[in-house]
Amino acid sequence: MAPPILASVTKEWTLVAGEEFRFEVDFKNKIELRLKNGHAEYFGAELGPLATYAFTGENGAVFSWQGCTLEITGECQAYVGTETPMGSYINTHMALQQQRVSGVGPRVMIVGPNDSGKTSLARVLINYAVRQGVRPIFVSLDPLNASVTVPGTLSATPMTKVVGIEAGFMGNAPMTPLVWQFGHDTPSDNPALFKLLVDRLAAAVDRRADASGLIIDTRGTDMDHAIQKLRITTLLVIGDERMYHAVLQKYPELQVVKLSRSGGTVSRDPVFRQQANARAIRQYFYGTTGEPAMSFSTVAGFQDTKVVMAESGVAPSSTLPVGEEPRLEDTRVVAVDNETLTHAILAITNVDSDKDLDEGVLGAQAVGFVNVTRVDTEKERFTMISPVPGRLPKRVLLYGNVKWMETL
Ligand SMILES: Nc1ncnc2c1ncn2[C@@H]1O[C@H](COP(=O)(O)OP(=O)(O)OP(=O)(O)O)[C@@H](O)[C@H]1O
Repeated sequence: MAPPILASVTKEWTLVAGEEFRFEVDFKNKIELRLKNGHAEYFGAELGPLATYAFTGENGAVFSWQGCTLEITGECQAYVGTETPMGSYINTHMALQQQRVSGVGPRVMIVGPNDSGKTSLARVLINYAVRQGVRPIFVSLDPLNASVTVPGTLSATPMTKVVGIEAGFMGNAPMTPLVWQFGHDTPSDNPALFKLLVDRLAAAVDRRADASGLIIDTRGTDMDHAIQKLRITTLLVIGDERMYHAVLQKYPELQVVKLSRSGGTVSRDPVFRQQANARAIRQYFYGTTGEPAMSFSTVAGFQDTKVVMAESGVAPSSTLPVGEEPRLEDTRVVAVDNETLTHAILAITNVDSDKDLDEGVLGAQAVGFVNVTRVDTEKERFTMISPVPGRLPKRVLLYGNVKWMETL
């Protein structure tokens, strides 16, 4: 049953120690939240005593270790959760912190079913770490959901400050994420390419990781290759006992921890996810309310740019013989028809010549993204927006299946 709807009024909520205020506000509404007294946190980030936080299109929870009073204005579904897994989450953080102090950078991967709270747990663990002066690298192996940048990507971000309460991971400038364009929703859409990108990401992370370690958010469960390449030390299995036992058996050498799913987690439908991704893309090009940014329109001729994509040359993995996996050798780089580019989000790569195409472009890091706003086939040119002014720095652009229109 859905939680009760609050009318658009100002209302106070009092939490005793260990409780959390849970809300669901859709994309049509907005709530404003203020801490009136006591202490409280939003997925591990402390609420300031004088600040007002605005949320729209968000399911969230304000948790208090000591008790507090909140003031909420606006329409949302809301209730107070009296049972939360925050005790086990902070114990997990403390165990990781001990490893950091002893010089072992814990490499933590979070797995579990859809909507089980993986990203939220990553956020809590990162925020507790940052608040203790630690700088873990946040790795997102979840291309379906935009976190630090546009959707359809894998990324690694050294976290030098807490995840923003209102803007989430997107509001973390000037932290610069390392990003790779995958161009699909789930690893199984192109397993060979996913593996290649994980290899590249793992190599890049190895050059930067220290005793702060890694916190890795994933899409689902099939992460065997990533577990090996990212040299995972700890697997957190959230909200699925069966998966926990399977993982325990499969990886006896790893520390495997079972965590409960919060009763507050919300199953998001595809429309909600789409709206959240559209907002993240908008934030990529125009910044957040707190940190607005500018984008610039630029025109490029068809002959000055080369837009390519990875095409898996073999049948989908579901039709391959049992035990056989698609191979990277069967993945080809193909040019994308200019007509299909309208509204596409394209990754700018650091590959700038044709001869690099086959070897280099598939695993190339994205140095930024552009959005194609218009394709003029008569004049043979594209119009695009880019957060960086001037001509495109490189000429090979990588296509993904993500599209965005500014008016959406
Ligand atoms: N304690 C909570 N109270 C209210 N909402 C919550 C709570 N924890 C998480 N949520 C919300 O529940 C939804 C699912 O959580 P989250 O995104 O962390 O899950 P996930 O496992 O990473 O999802 P997926 O991998 O399927 O994208 C999100 O909208 C999140 O903001």
